[in-house]
Amino acid sequence: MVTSPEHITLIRCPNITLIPETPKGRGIFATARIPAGTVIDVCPVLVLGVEENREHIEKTSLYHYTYNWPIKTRDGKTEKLQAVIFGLGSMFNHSREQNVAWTRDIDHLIITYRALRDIEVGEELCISYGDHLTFVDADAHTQDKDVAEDGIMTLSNIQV
Ligand SMILES: C[S@@+](CC[C@H](N)C(=O)[O-])C[C@H]1O[C@@H](n2cnc3c(N)ncnc32)[C@H](O)[C@@H]1O
Repeated sequence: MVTSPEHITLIRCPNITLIPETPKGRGIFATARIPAGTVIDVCPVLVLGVEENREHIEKTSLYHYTYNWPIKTRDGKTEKLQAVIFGLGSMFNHSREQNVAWTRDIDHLIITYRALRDIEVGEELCISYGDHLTFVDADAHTQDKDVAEDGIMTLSNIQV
């Protein structure tokens, strides 16, 4: 994959499809075997300013699709911003048994998603949102004790 300030190669695995109605809403599923390590998607991101996020995004459903986006400030500290993910990045549902991993490229403002293991035809491709879900996990038999009272999910809790 070529990644330089002038050239970022965009890759999307062809062996996937979006299914509109699943217990988790829309979800991404394998239409053919996807070997471990395969790049599933390379997604550009839009990093939001603190005020922009607070004033305009946090109150909308879009917020629940945003990821934490840490940046280094001039004084060497880390500031946690939010970022909107384009491409399929916002369509991956959560599973505790995630089969997709993602890595941030802070410098190039992209996230790359890769198969963590071989994924078989018909399997859903899922990432992990971390331990503190704010929605009821469709995979869980009983309601997770970490679910927030408002039942709203947020990817903001994602830990990597
Ligand atoms: C980033 S979106 C993923 C795409 C989403 N399914 C859609 O149709 O837009 C996150 C939302 O998907 C749903 N979701 C993701 N993982 C889930 C899970 N394990 N159980 C139930 N719902 C899930 C929740 O409604 C959550 O708010």
